[in-house]
Amino acid sequence: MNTTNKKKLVLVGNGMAGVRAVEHLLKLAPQAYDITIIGAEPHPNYNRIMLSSVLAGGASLREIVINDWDWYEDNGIRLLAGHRVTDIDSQSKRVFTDQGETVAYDSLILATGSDPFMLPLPGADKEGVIAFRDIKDCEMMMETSKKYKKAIVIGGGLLGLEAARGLLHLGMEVSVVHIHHYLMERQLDETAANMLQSELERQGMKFLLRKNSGTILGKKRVTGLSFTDGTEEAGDLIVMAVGIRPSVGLAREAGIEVNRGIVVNDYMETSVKDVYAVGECAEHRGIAYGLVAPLYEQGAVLAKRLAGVETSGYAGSVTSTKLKVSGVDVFSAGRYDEPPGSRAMRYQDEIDGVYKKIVLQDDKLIGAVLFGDTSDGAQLFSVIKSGESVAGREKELLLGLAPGAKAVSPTERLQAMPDDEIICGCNGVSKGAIGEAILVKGCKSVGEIKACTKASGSCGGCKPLVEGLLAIYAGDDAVVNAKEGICGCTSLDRDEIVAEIKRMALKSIKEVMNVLEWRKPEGCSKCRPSLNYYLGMLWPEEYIDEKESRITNERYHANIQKDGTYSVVPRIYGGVTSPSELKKIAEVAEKFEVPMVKFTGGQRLDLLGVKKEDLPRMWEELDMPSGHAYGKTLRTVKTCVGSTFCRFGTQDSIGMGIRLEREFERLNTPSKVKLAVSGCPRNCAESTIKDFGVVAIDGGWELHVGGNGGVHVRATDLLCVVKTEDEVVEWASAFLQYYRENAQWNERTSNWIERVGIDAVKRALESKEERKALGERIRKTLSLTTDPWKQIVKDDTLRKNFEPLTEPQTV
Ligand SMILES: Cc1cc2nc3c(=O)[nH]c(=O)nc-3n(C[C@H](O)[C@H](O)[C@H](O)COP(=O)(O)OP(=O)(O)OC[C@H]3O[C@@H](n4cnc5c(N)ncnc54)[C@H](O)[C@@H]3O)c2cc1C
Ligand SMILES: NC(=O)c1ccc[n+]([C@@H]2O[C@H](COP(=O)([O-])OP(=O)(O)OC[C@H]3O[C@@H](n4cnc5c(N)ncnc54)[C@H](O)[C@@H]3O)[C@@H](O)[C@H]2O)c1
Ligand code: SF4
Ligand code: FES
Repeated sequence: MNTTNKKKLVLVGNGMAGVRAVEHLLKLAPQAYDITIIGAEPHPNYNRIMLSSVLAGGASLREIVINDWDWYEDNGIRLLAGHRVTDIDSQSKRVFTDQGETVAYDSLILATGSDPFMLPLPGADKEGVIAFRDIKDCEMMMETSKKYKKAIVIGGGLLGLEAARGLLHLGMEVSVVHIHHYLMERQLDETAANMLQSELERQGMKFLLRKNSGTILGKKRVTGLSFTDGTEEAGDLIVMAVGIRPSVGLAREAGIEVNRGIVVNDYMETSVKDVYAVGECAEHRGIAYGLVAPLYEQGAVLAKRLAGVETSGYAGSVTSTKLKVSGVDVFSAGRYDEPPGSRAMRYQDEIDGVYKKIVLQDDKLIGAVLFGDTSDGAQLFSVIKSGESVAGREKELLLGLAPGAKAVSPTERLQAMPDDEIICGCNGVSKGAIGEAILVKGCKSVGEIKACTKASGSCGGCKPLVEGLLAIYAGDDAVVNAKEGICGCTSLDRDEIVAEIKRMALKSIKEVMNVLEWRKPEGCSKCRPSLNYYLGMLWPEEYIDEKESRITNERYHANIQKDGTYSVVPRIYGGVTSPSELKKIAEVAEKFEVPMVKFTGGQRLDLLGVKKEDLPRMWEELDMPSGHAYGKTLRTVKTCVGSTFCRFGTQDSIGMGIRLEREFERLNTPSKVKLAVSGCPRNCAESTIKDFGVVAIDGGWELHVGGNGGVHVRATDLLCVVKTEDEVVEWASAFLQYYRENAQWNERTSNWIERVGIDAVKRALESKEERKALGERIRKTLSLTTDPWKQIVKDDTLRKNFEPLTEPQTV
């Protein structure tokens, strides 16, 4: 039973369209619903569009998250990530997931997106045959490129070409197999497609046109592809990008009317009461869209409907596309294909590689294709959407020139645009809204405009226009000098903020935001934890840590897992335990029916799958220090057996490791910190991929810093060589405190050292005096730390945080 009187809203599909509708709803009626989002992918909501950029090296997976885990928590949304809804019972109004959850709803939104179409070729189940739809596919391509050389992409549409560009970037040879006689026939005419093909060939892509795929070759893993004309192409990876199908199985099984997509009316209502559909899975007036701009329009209408706000409904969209391949400018909008009764006008400059075509019908512009120079795209698209008469203006539209007029610069064109013209198609942001963000809300950079309006936050195609508007409204200098603040709430960077906090002795997050004129008085999930860290680092004795400003894992002192459970990792110093300690851990694991006990990469025991409400009792019974496996703090000190048992060992690596772990446990750091100690240069504890790595040598220790074994592997830089264990501690103290005082919040030592350079760090630590001062400061901070779980188990108020807030919405 639901303890509040709010209606229960369940969203199936944690993707772009559904979550955008929820974002709108939270703005219109924040208190109207208890919201549960169920998503099959084990990730928070991310920008699928940007997967192409991730593959092409333009963004990291972390950067494409739209709403992080904290967003759900901050908005009181229950998220079931990694749950696939398998059934809907629209009579009893419940949905069921493959993880055994049953969730009741009053209103249900289906936003299940699409499934990539996989050609049913013989051998399509072989290893190395994938689609390109989600993070998993993207990671698979990145992994494959490390081991294999040759990729085949089937499908020369938008997705196939973006995948092929990414694979080229990853160092693979790429052949694109296309069924049609020219590329992107769903967006381009033959002339533009041929120009595109030449450019992509120049970049290294190979094309096999008019090819019908036959059989996927290979034993367990793919080795190539044969075609129906008897030819073959070798390949170690096959990416199928031959279109998508709306994901409608769930709706069909539930008796909801389904055609190609889930059939909806102008209010996104399906044939079943209180069930809505939005996004690629929905079919509106016979069309299932496959681009975000129309899906976001649908989301805005649905949110109004759910909030009880009047809306004239969704009337369908004209779409435009832009290929996201660097070095190639291609734009297509509306009826590029010259339907009967239309006429086309073309301009081609073969020297500069520019091609433009506009399609007209009854004096109206109905379509456009641009290659080589797409700067007129936004304007043409807006004329298409307006449906206005363009009689007499055709040449101007094609060439950007009024008859007899001088050439119009992009700035002049932007200036002349009406305020209601859409600049960012992906997010539906008009010129007027961007102007307001700059002039009224004081945005000073593209990043701030993005934070304020979302413009440029998806495909990024509109970024030049946003920059152009910034220059017009705030002056050219604004673009040149525009520096990005730590987030969209401020234009100040980390160093400026820390300097101001020191100079004005600011002592709370609220005070910092007030005095430094934060744009959003409550801040955001990026600046609040940063300020909390900087204040704690600067004023260890006075500043009271603001728990609400910590990221979710640090608030609960446990790692949240993809199914919403938590993990318990007790501290085991240096990775050395005892039979009695192991027995105790085993007993607690058994008593609380912990589904999995696992050794971590840092030599600790991880009890996984723990319910939030069991955490305090488990820690009470364990009676061990927290392993801090969840925080931006010292995680583990990994050790090898060293001279205690190993015949190669020159020093006591276990003793050194335990000493370091006891010295620095509980330390707050800008990002997580991992240490390791190896007993000889064979380096069995992998010290040279740790933040601070110690390697024993004859008569001393090498100290290495800035290593990382994660996504971007980085080997350490040698900081210095010392003789004694005390010196190891002295240098570790100085290094860690210097990192605490100088790095940005959330910056690993590897990124920080890459940014500032190892020489700068060496110089800063070379004076004994300075090391001493840094050591004193770190010891002061360490003396004030306490074990979070020891506190929680003793304090009833703190324990209450772990009780379920409302009764679960399961029945
Ligand atoms: C690589 C790539 C690049 C793209 N580039 C562009 C671009 O530049 N411009 C553009 O406009 N569009 C682009 N698109 C298309 C755009 O990403 C989609 O149109 C958009 O993501 C669709 O949003 P959606 O919410 O309908 O579906 P999705 O974002 O696919 O979300 C649906 C979610 O529902 C989940 N789901 C499905 N069934 C269930 C179930 N039964 N239970 C629980 N969860 C379920 C899925 O796992 C998925 O996470 C691109 C797509 C890809 C793959
Ligand atoms: N920049 C962007 O806007 C962008 C980028 C990527 C994806 N997307 C969207 O994602 C969705 C999927 O993209 P897509 O490119 O897969 O779909 P698509 O339908 O646009 O293109 C598929 C292409 O595959 C070709 N094809 C079909 N069967 C084939 C076969 N047997 N052999 C070889 N080629 C074959 C088709 O001729 C077509 O050109 C679309 O909705 C697209 O709009 C958009
Ligand atoms: S690093 Fe050297 S001392 Fe340590 S286990 Fe390996 S070989 Fe033995
Ligand atoms: S047009 Fe895609 S982000 Fe603006």
